[in-house]
Amino acid sequence: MEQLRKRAFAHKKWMIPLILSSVFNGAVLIGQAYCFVWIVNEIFLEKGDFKTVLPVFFILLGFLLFRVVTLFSSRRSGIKLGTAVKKEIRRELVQTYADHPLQASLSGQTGKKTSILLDAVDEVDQYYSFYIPQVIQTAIVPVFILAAVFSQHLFSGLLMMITAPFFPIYMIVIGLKTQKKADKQMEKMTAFSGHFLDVLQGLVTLKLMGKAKQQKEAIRQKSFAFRDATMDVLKTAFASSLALEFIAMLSVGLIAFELGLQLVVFQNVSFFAAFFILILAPDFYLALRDLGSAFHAGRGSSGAASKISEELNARARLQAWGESGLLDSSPPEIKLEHVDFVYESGPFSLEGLNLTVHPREKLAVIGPNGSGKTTLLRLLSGLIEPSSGTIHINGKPRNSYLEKEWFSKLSYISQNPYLFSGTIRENISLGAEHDVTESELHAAAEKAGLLELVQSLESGFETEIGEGGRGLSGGEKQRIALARAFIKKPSIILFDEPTVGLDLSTEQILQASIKELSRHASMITVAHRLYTIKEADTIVYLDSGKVLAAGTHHHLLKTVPAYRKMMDNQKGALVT
Ligand SMILES: Nc1ncnc2c1ncn2[C@@H]1O[C@H](COP(=O)(O)OP(=O)(O)OP(=O)(O)O)[C@@H](O)[C@H]1O
Repeated sequence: MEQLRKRAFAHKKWMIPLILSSVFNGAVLIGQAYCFVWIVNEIFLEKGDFKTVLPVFFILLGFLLFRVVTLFSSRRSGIKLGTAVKKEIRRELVQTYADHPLQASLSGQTGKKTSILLDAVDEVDQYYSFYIPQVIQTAIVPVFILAAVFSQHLFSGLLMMITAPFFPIYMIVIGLKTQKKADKQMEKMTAFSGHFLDVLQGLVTLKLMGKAKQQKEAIRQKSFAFRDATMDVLKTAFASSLALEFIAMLSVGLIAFELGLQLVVFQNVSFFAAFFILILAPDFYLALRDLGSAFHAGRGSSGAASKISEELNARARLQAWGESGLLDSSPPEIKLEHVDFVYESGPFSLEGLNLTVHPREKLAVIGPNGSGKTTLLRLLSGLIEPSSGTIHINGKPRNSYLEKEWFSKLSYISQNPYLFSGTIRENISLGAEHDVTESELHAAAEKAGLLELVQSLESGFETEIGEGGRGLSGGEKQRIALARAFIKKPSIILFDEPTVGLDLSTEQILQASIKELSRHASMITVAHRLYTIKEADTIVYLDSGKVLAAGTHHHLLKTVPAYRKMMDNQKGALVT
């Protein structure tokens, strides 16, 4: 709740109208009651004629109209406040995911993230559009009413002051009881959404494993758990609304009883004052009672808020970037000094990496499965930050450069490049800093060995691919990534070579493309092919996160028995 409140006060633009409209509402309420009582008193007790009450009647109408305006303004400011905060939270969440792209995509369920970004943020809306305006109303309007009542009759004012605390006390007790329930409801909702999307994405695998029915049942159970948690919260909300209604009714009854006694038995209050207080009393308790129902909405939001802050705080280790440009387009020198890296969620670590990639060097990274080759590529790319040690680019720490500058010099061709939902043209042009011309697009597709495929398609470059479009094979996806690199003309290429056997023509295209790209760039490859390994200027042999050896093919063959053994074992299986 504290965090939600802080965000509200940061938006003064909407908080000030909220406070002002509550102040006007309080004042108008008193004026409206006064006029109404005056008219009744004038007509029934003073036997005044229609003409005398007519001006006051118009003033009453004016007050009524003004009240509508203040209530509208309060509601509108609340909604605007909610919209502004939701926008701010969504921007922060998206920014956090963008600042930590790798951690965001590797940790946690995608469905859970989607649910937090959409549902949990929507849930927060209630706090701002409903709870905050009500808290302000309740803090201001009853004070006006109390002042008016005290001005007429001390005892009634005291009675109101004594009965008023029942409402907050009751709400605190209920609030403590419902906090856990609201958190549980949010927990169940994100679990349900996360599981649902997970199952949807893995439906084919589940079908092949014969587990589709079992998962259907799991989704059913999760949706029931969410339903039960929601019903639990609603049950408490309804029961406490009823109880608050009852307390309000009893309190108004008490005031009416007291006024009746004062008016008829003790005769120490005028009809005007008694009627005036009686008209104001329900509004006094209404403001307190409404806070009760708003309180439940606010409680629901606090569960959502803690989910959001968990997500925002989970990725606190931020890669910091500086202001320097990388000067020219020639490949820079990359130097790793005493670099260590540990995954937050796992025991694996890269340790004590000392490595220099010279401009235009061809570096091959090899090693057994799980030795950290991909992790090293991610470190070199700047997707993850070293836990300790430094990465220098042209003699300066990498994070002293502009983030945009660094990534504009780099292409990372992973084993399974991501295809965005869009046309082939859009997917290839991704990352280009200028409008890609038709001839550039053709040239890039040709060099990447894509042109034949594109020309065989009815819509050519305009064919929709990715989610919601045509699927592509693994080899074709890598060719899209290669075409992206031809357009981008990077000076550093990070390439995760495919492990699966490719057909001869794809293999040749890949080799030719990489050769062409590496003419103007430093090339760091997680290599599986003997050809790539032999061609490399330097081979880095990783084992269990440490550099076992580094050097040329011949040097390693002579000096590293493990390397020689690996070559002997793989010679038959790899393309030479
Ligand atoms: N996001 C992650 N969180 C925790 N541990 C991870 C994460 N990603 C990878 N790892 C672990 O880090 C280790 C190295 O993984 P990495 O992918 O770098 O190895 P690799 O040498 O590229 O393997 P392969 O040859 O099988 O592709 C593995 O033990 C893996 O389980």
